[in-house]
Amino acid sequence: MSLIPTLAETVSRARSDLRMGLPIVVGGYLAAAVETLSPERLASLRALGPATLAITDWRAATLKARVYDRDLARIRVPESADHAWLRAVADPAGDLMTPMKGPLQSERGGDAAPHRAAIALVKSAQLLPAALMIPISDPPPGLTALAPDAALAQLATEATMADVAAARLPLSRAENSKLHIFRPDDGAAEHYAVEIGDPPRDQPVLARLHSACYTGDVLGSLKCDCGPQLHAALEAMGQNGSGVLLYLNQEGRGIGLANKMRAYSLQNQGFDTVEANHRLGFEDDERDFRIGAGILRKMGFGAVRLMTNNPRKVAMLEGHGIQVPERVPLITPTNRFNEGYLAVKAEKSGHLL
Ligand SMILES: Nc1nc2c(ncn2[C@@H]2O[C@H](COP(=O)(O)OP(=O)(O)OP(=O)(O)O)[C@@H](O)[C@H]2O)c(=O)[nH]1
Ligand SMILES: [Zn+2]
Repeated sequence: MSLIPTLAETVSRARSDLRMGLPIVVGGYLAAAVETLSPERLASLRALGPATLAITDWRAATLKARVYDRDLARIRVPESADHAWLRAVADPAGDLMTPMKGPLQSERGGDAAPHRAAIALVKSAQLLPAALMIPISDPPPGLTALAPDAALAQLATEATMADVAAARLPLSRAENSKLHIFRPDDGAAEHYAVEIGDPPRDQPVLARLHSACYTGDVLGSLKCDCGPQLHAALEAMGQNGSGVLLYLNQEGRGIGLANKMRAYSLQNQGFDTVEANHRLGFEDDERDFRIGAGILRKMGFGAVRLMTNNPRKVAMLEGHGIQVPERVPLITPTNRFNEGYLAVKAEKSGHLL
């Protein structure tokens, strides 16, 4: 096997570089995540030429910037703009206190593929979706370099999951349980599967695809229904004598815990859960539901009785080779802090109550 990094390995490196505040090379550009860029690195980058800022169509809509590239806008960075200006375009935290900053000028024409790839990479690093772009003909050595279309294709590729470790783990709600750790081959986050009892592979298994929610699952936050849903699902599987609960590390519907806290902070300003994601520049749901299907297939399951209120989960599983002969509702009691959140999920995201 060659010692040269593969495309998947290079994308994984790019993700780490961006998280560290290091620029990468995409197409004919240097690209850096605004969130992690230090003022010193910014100065070094700006000395190389005129900069643009790639933001998503959602963030552009909030900032009233024109979108000429479908899903993104390329904002001209004025000569006078400093680190704080870039940060203010990228981060909605101050939108209400210090209304923007504009009018912002969007670039038009030319190729936006490098900008699109940069945004996709920054998102996959779970940073604010904004990338500073500087055209460069002769990039300095040592930086991770990617072709835009190859990077986008790699990010869209379904990862293969390997069951790297498993052991018995008696749970209070299901004593006969086993925890499996699944590692993807693309360097992204590991995911877990709790296998309860010894579910036969030739029958539909009682299953839950649970997305990580540190605040709800671990801290018992009252803002969402995740903790009670997690425990109710394990309880039902224990009672049933068999089941499988996938614990998918897609915190905050895939935007990561730091961005989820930014979304919560916007919710404290009066935006709902969907609007908050959009103001940050994300889709309302950034999860890749193929991961769950891949793990179920790897475990030998072809059909599930799925515990969910989210019809998208059913559709996505069925679209990726897992039959869902039955949806089992998972309704937990509401409280005064999560009523609004659950109502918005029903209204805007199609959740069934
Ligand atoms: N971005 C964002 N994520 C949130 C918010 N509240 C909860 N979450 C995340 O939403 C996800 C909820 O996941 P699930 O309960 O598996 O999924 P679901 O789509 O609600 O569907 P169900 O199967 O019916 O529960 C978790 O990743 C939480 O961290 C929020 O206000 N903003
Ligand atoms: Zn939650």
